[in-house]
Amino acid sequence: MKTIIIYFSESGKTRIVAKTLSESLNTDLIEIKDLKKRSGFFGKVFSSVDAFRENKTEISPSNIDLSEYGLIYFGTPTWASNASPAIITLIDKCDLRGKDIVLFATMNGSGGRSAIERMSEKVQARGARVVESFTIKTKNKSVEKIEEDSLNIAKLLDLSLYNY
Ligand SMILES: Cc1cc2nc3c(=O)[nH]c(=O)nc-3n(C[C@H](O)[C@H](O)[C@H](O)COP(=O)(O)O)c2cc1C
Repeated sequence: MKTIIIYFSESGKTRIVAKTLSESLNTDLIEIKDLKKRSGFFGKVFSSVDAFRENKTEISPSNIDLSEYGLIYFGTPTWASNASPAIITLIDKCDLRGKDIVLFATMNGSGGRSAIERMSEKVQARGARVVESFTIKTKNKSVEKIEEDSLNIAKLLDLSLYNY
């Protein structure tokens, strides 16, 4: 069995966290793309509405075969104190029976914990066990600072312990 980090990132911050963790923990890595147009002011407003209401979206890849993985990370930006529609859409398609899960959310300042709680409910309902979770604040932080924070969290939580 192997470990994989699956993430969505609209503006690149969650990607930095996911890549840093993947390199440091030696895991597979997959980025989920949201095919809905979300640019501009109204794009942001509708994205928040979609996240709040848990509206589904079109994603690529549309499904992932997780049969060879024992530990799965799901990473998302916080949108309207929830997980992004892309990650919620994916989780709701996955067979997670017997899987260990690590959840993480990046955010400006708050709401990441409730995003994690919602993802946690969803993965548990699909038969998985959440072994660890964390939030990372990204506002006004450089790439280097986000990388440093990610490595510090991996060390603090001893994330390598859970690796398959
Ligand atoms: C539509 C939208 C809604 C957001 N809602 C929140 C929020 O509720 N709380 C928060 O702290 N940050 C919020 N943010 C900021 C992002 O969570 C934060 O910048 C995140 O690190 C961006 O990750 P990304 O670069 O991977 O997309 C929001 C951003 C967007 C675009």
